[in-house]
Order: sequence, then C-alpha cells, then structure tokens
Amino acid sequence: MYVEREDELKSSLLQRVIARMHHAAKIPERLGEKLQIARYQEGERYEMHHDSGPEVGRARPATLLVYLNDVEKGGETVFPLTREVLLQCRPIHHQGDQVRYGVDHCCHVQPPELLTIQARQGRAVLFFNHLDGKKDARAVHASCPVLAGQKWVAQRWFQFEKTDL
Ligand SMILES: O=C(O)CCC(=O)C(=O)O
Ligand SMILES: [Fe+2]
Repeated sequence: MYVEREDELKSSLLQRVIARMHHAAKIPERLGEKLQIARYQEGERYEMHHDSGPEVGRARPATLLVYLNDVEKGGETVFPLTREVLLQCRPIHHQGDQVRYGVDHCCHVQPPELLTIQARQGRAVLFFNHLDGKKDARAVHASCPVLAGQKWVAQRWFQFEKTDL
C-alpha cells in the first residue's frame, strides 16, 4: 500500500522516517514518490525486475528499501551479478528440456554470483537504477520467496528533477 500525502502530514513519525530516508540517500524530499509499505506472506516473492523504465511507467534514478522486520526464513533481496545468473533467475527459462521458474529456483540454488541481502529489521538497501543516462542492468533485482514468517518492507523511489527545458 501507499502512504498518502495527507496521512503523511498527520504523522510526525512518518515524516521523520521519510526525512531520514532522504537524508540517507542524499536526495531532496521533493523527488520522493509516495512511501510504499509492502507485506509478503509465506510463499510470496517478487520476480526479477528493474524499478525504472517504460514497463513500470516511471523513470526512477534510485530506490531505497528498508526492512521493517526480521524475516524468519527467505525473503532476501537479490541482485544477479552476472548475465548468466540473471538469465537463470528470469521468471521463466528453459534448461535443456526442463523449464525452470524464476526467483524461486534462483534463491534455492543460491549461485555465488547472486548478491543476497537478508531482510533484517532496520537494514536499508540503496541502489541506483541508471548509469550514464541509461538503465543500469546491475540494478535488476527480486525478492526471494518468504519461506517462514512474513516480510514487511518500506520503499521509497526517487524521481529525476523536473526541468522546464
Ligand atoms: O521486497 C524486496 O526485497 C524488493 C521489492 C522490490 O523490488 C519492489 O517492490 O520494487
Ligand atoms: Fe524493485
């Protein structure tokens, strides 16, 4: 769910959290989208994707994730570090005669070239989605399925400065 601006204005706690997110990212508050809070139940995951581009309808130079709880098992955020691993982790891919399915498979195999961040309360992940004016393929990421418990995460996406040019 998204935190609406009017709710943000009613809560000094939310305002402090948001201010802190922007301070950590060194990005002014005017460039933040609405805060999103997501909950994953057991078995839920988020397949490989890029946070910026026509497919999401937004140009987002950076993303900040903050985990709101310790996930008992699973729920890691993962970034493939090589093209091979990226291909292995895509939602559907063929391996010989077999079809393998996405991040579920990928998180299970845990290849060493899969950068894996455990969801721990208060831990934050900041990443940049563009490089030299293009989308940076290294920003492709996913959430592994939650295997036990729940996962709560707050996300702030940052937009580019608008110009009148
Ligand atoms: O939950 C995560 O670890 C990542 C979520 C995510 O990538 C997204 O919502 O864009
Ligand atoms: Fe994302």
